Amino acid sequence: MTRRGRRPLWSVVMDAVLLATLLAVGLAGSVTAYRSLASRAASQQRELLNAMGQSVVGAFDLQLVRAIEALQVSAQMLSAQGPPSREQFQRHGAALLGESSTLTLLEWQPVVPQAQLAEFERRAARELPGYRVVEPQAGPAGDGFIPAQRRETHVPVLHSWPETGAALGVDMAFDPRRMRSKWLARDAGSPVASETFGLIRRGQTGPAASGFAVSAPVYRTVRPMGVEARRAALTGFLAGVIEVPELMREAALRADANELDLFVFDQDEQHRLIYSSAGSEPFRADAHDTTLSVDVGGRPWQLVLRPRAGFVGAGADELPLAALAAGVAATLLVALAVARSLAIRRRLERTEAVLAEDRKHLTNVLDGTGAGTWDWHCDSGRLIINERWAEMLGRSREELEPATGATWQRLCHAVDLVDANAALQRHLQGEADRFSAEFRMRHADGHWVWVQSTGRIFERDADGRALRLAGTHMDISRRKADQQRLQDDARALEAANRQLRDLAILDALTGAFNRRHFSDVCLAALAGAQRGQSVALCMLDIDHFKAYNDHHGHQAGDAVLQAVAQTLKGRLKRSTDALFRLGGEEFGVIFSAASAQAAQDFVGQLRTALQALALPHPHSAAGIVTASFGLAWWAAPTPKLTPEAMYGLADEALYEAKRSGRDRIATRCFEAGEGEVARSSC
Ligand SMILES: Nc1nc2c(ncn2[C@@H]2O[C@H](COP(=O)(O)OP(=O)(O)OP(=O)(O)O)[C@@H](O)[C@H]2O)c(=O)[nH]1
Repeated sequence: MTRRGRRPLWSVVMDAVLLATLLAVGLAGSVTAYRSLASRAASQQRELLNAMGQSVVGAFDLQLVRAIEALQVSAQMLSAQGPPSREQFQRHGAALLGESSTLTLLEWQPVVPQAQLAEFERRAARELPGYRVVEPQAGPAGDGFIPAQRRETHVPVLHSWPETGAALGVDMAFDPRRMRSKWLARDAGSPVASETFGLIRRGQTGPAASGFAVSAPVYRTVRPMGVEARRAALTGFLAGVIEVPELMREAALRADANELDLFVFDQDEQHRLIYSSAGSEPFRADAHDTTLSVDVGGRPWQLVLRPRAGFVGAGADELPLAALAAGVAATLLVALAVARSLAIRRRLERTEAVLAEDRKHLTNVLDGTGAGTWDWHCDSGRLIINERWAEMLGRSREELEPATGATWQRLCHAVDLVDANAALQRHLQGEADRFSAEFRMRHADGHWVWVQSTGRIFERDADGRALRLAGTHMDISRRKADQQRLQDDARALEAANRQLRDLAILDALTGAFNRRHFSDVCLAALAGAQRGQSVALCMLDIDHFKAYNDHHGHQAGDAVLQAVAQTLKGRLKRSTDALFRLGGEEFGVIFSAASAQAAQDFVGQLRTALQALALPHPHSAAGIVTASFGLAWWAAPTPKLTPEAMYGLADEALYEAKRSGRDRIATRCFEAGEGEVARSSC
């Protein structure tokens, strides 16, 4: 058995391909959108960070440039005026630091050859008692100062503003790293920043502040040209100290306001971290970092800005993710909807296939049964019929279109239409489960076709009223003909049986009951007598009938017998009265009579009727056919009476009538006696 409504393999594969394509396109689109948005968001974030970076750089760059310019101008001024006195320097320093918030300390660091060191110290001590050129003590102690070691050139701090905490006397030459920027400045003729280092404060406690110095060269002449000339003319350095935290204060505030952490690196010092707004946390590179390069007094610094969680653009990468999630969700939803619609389509296809198979099966069944179909729309009266419906009547469907209920009524036999309509009404009114009727319909040839129509309501309106009925027509003409034939045969059989029965109990010549049936009727009469009905038996025999036969012939004798029987039968009154031909020319009449007199009167009437026939009989005393009558009458009840006794007693009375001269009535009347039939004459 094949599975009904099974889908072909190619259809299943096509559906799977469609779903897979949909998913692939949807997911690829979502990923592309995500990438595009993510790239845009990243670029926007970068741009934003760059703009903020510029703002952060701007916060210190301008101050730095101004401070350096101020140093340059001051250095040129000193170059023109010669080395400053302590008082001059302090005045100048106070003015310069008053204008610049960036510079925290200003120092005059003259260049002192070894040979002039002692003289230099002596002169300096005049202004600042106890002044000595020193250098920080190396080693674990690290916080003490010792006299400067012998070196070719010393660069001690002679003046400082402010003096508090200044490294007065400290020979900067002790540290070649510090000197590198100074020698560069000397050769360049312009200020150069040093690398950062712990600021030296004499007498200070606690960790040294991180800072750097911008050293501006001071010459004996203003603007010596060329490196050699500058080296020869160098008298010292005007060094402005800048504390990194102080320099970065405004920048850090701006970064913080924008939820950014700021890290500053000196790139010349193996990328050393010189400032961090994030405290003492060690720096680790992050994908979101934005880096800016800044020139700080000739030194390349690198500023790294790192967005914190609250950064204005921090949520930028959430949008692409949300778009990706929405795209994937939308793709899955669409795929789900498509899968669902494909499943519904598959179910529909299966149902249609099953319906088509059922329809085919139904058509085969209808073809096999030869049934016509009809579908009646009650409101419009429209009747939809199939080809077979029309074909049954020797017509085509086109010929009958448009068919209506009236088409059916017109073709239906007027007599059968009444019953058919009644059956239809019974079904419409709910008295019958279905409509079923048999009726004749007019064939195109003119003859009638017997049709059996069955159907039922299959569509109703909201009130339960029938809207459509449908059913079938079957040609039952052959069955009807067979039924008719059977009915005819049954009737013929019944007639034959009746004839046979008549033959069995009737006398063929006269039509009276025969002798065989006499006993049965006697028994019935006796049963009636036992219920209280008195019974009488009259036997009669035609007088001198032999002579009649002899004279008129046997055939004429038969005619007399028939005439006598006819006359006697005509006189019988009740259905229980019966005439018998008991033999030859002898007849018997069983009848009921309430009294002996009534019985005698009745028999007298029979005799009179025979005489009235006046059949000529030349050998009869009366000249006409006569008969002798023997009547026996029994008063009810008659418990002991038998058919034989009845016959014997009537026969006895007949014998008496013959013997006493014929053409007369002899009677025996019996009243019921104790235990036996009493005999009497009347
Ligand atoms: N035509 C005709 N004659 C019959 C039939 N049956 C009996 N008979 C005749 O009836 C006659 C009876 O004669 P009988 O018995 O001698 O009596 P009867 O001549 O009538 O004389 P009674 O009875 O003494 O008056 C016979 O001749 C029979 O042949 C019959 O069916 N048809």
